[in-house]
Amino acid sequence: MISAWSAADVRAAEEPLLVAGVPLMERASFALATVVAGDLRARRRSVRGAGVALLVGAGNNGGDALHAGAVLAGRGAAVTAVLTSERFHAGGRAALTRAGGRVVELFVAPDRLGAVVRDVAASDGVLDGLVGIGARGPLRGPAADLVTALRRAAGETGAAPWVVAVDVPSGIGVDDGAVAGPVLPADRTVTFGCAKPGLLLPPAALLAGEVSAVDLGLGLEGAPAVRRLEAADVARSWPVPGPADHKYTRGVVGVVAGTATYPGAAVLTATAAVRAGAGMVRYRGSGDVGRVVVGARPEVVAAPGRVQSWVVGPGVPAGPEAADAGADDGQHERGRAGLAAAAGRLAGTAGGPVPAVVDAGGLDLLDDRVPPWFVLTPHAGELTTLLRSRGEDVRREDVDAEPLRWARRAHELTGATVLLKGGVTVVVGPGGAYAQADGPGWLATAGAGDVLAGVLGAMLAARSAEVVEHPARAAEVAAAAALVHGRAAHGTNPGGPVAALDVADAVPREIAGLLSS
Ligand SMILES: NC(=O)C1=CN([C@@H]2O[C@H](COP(=O)(O)OP(=O)(O)OC[C@H]3O[C@@H](n4cnc5c(N)ncnc54)[C@H](OP(=O)(O)O)[C@@H]3O)[C@@H](O)[C@H]2O)[C@H](O)CC1
Ligand SMILES: [K+]
Repeated sequence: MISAWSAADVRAAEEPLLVAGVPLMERASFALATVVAGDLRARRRSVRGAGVALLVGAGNNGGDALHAGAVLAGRGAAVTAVLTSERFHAGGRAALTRAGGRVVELFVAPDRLGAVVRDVAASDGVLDGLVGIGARGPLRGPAADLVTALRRAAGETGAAPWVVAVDVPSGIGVDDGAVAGPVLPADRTVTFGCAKPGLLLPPAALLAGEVSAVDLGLGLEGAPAVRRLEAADVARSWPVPGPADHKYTRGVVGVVAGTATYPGAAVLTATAAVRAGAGMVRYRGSGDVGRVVVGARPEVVAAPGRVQSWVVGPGVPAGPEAADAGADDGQHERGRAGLAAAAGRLAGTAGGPVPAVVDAGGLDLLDDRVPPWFVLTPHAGELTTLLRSRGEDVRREDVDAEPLRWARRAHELTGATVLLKGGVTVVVGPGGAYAQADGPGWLATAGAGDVLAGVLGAMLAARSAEVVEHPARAAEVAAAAALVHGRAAHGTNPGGPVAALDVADAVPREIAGLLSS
């Protein structure tokens, strides 16, 4: 698991070590230099003779870059530091010049910007040390001008130098992943002490490249701001059945999905639930659709009975007008019954409340407040509609710009655990937030959300009592489902297009792979 702490938490953890005289900057910059040297050797066979450009800001982030540059200069690299502020880390500058590095004071010679950009663009490696966790707002001043010019040059030439972000790509929202101004996209980020939320959260996470953390021995306490599950975490907690298990201990999933006009979503959701290891899948939608589902998946039972999770909404049209026009095929009413059972409000429901996955048209069926073991799975457009229906003045582009903020707002407003689908899937529940980036861009295809809903329904059914008793687990299970779903998509056709049903079919192999690794 990758855990990310806020800038304030990192500073608090650094403080006692700094007071005790622990050389954090030396540790950080040496580790940074080691990573950059490895990249240079991989890309041009040696450090000696490599052209390295340091983009240096006013604070200790620039100090890290300068000290790392001094180490690289000591190994024969031709290092040039571009200072963007009259304030800079004097010790780092002195170390660099002692090691033979050059310094360009851009802040006193803005007319040299064009020449500086050409030199930086032609370098073998660029260290972005403009600003780190001390950033306030988007990049400004000469630092912003330099990044804007470098991005423009890369756009014009179609070529960009290898960029290593120091601690974070300069100018991202360190704690929320916002990108409110110019940011130099990094091929790699070397972050110090621990990951920061902005390295895991979109849109900033999409600019960080490969993230590696340098252990500085920080004593980070309290819950991380954002977590990212990795394959080993999901494998470790997978409920592998034993000889005493039966379908009800494995988890039975109740599905209300699709309509007579759009039965495909029901097939995708039911198939995914079956393939993700459900003990059984009960299709509880309309009869016509049930026949199509059972025809596609003979394991599915289209009959009432006890379930350990519900999946309501995939392929069901949203909006009251759908029900009024009869276009919902009666699914709204069936979906409400399923959600009432999941909430434990349906008299005579065997076994009490169970987790629920609420997707697409199911989002219209929610009460004002729902239990935290309800996992909503909107995409940004559906989340915007949900938030606006509850009085928030928000547009789709606001949700895209700050997914964590708006997923958290939906959690606060509804009480549900919220999984916001996207290039990076953000999950917010009572126990915190997750950001998963497991799937390829090819997963943005029709039916992928129906498959995720089925995988999640099966995983919740297998952990039903535990999730109801400890609702914070719902977010972790949802993040795990996103990991399985994304990795199954990669496994379907590495590097190429994927079809939703093929992703569902790849789930068993992906789960087996997780458990055997
Ligand atoms: N604590 C330690 O010893 C260690 C820190 N590490 C590294 O240090 C940075 C944090 O360093 P800090 O000096 O606190 O802050 P930064 O270098 O990140 O930036 C602050 C300076 O940057 C200017 N600034 C702030 N926001 C912007 C912006 N949007 N655009 C341009 N410039 C900005 C700010 O100027 P002001 O006028 O606002 O004062 C500051 O001068 C951390 O990220 C690590 O890289 C070590 O790694 C570990 C030890
Ligand atoms: K930086």
